[in-house]
Amino acid sequence: MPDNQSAAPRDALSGPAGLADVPHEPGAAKPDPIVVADDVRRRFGGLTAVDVKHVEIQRGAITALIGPNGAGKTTFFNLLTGFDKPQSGSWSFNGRSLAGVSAYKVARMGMIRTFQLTKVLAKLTVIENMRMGATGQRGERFLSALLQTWRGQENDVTTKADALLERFLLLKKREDFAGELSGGQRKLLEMARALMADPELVMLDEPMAGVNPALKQSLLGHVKSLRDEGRTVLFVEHDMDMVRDISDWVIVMAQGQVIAEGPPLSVMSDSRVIDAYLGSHHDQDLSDDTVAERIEAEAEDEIDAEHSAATGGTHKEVSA
Ligand SMILES: Nc1ncnc2c1ncn2[C@@H]1O[C@H](COP(=O)(O)OP(=O)(O)OP(=O)(O)O)[C@@H](O)[C@H]1O
Repeated sequence: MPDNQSAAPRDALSGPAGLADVPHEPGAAKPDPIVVADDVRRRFGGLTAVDVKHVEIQRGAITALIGPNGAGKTTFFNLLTGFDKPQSGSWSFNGRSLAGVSAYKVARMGMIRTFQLTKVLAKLTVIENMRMGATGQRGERFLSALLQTWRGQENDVTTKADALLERFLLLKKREDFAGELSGGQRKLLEMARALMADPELVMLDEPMAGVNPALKQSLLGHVKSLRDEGRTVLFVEHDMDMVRDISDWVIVMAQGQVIAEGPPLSVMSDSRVIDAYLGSHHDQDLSDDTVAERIEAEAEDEIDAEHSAATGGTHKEVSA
């Protein structure tokens, strides 16, 4: 059972990240935002997947983006990083507008993302995947062509890749094909590869999905170390333990909109957030105690009310 006592200091940590005085409300202004988005709207046919009025991501902090299935989190990630285009809106990174900027250029500017389903190239070795990371996020065909010129070369890129593989405990797997790695090791490889381009902002889409418990702690440590070395982290996650353990700030989306913001503990007990999760037919982890207890209490109330209605307001023993 998660220890709420040990979780409590997380909110205190919002101080060092510069978030202590930020109001707990959607669209709250941050003291030093690295990303700012305004009126970003993405529709798929009749469905509005993203409709974000205003959001700011604090530099140097770990921000979690949570919300029920279909809330628009991945679509918003895709829009911010140039992997998709909104119908309208503006967004910037370090004060520079990113509207119309390709994913490759966004990556070169210092904003690198990973994917829900890892995009390590299965038929390349671990070290080859790492070398690819140095080029930013480009198409597979381009990367394969580039690789031909690199095979067998020892250079600065390889030295940097080896150092990262050591840090992420993957050096022993250096010559293995990425396709032979476990799900968790692939997540580690993707994170390590993202660091090859030395990004200022690392965006992780569901880093814990498909990761076994033994590797989870190691992954958590790696995410914290990104912040500790001065990077900004924005991650999408359904694992509420992870969200509570490492986030300085949490942004909640539902039906394409930002519906709540704040430190993890205050967001997880926010009635708007609980309602959003209850209102969706989710299949996600609701292991957080606060959320789980509220849901249980509401379910019990509902059962009591139904029972009361069925028995005319009194509880009766039914005899055979
Ligand atoms: N390419 C697409 N074409 C049509 N609809 C899409 C497309 N991409 C996303 N959607 C829809 O947009 C909505 C938001 O999806 P999105 O994947 O961004 O949500 P999410 O919050 O990341 O969900 P999850 O937590 O399940 O990954 C969903 O209703 C989804 O079905």
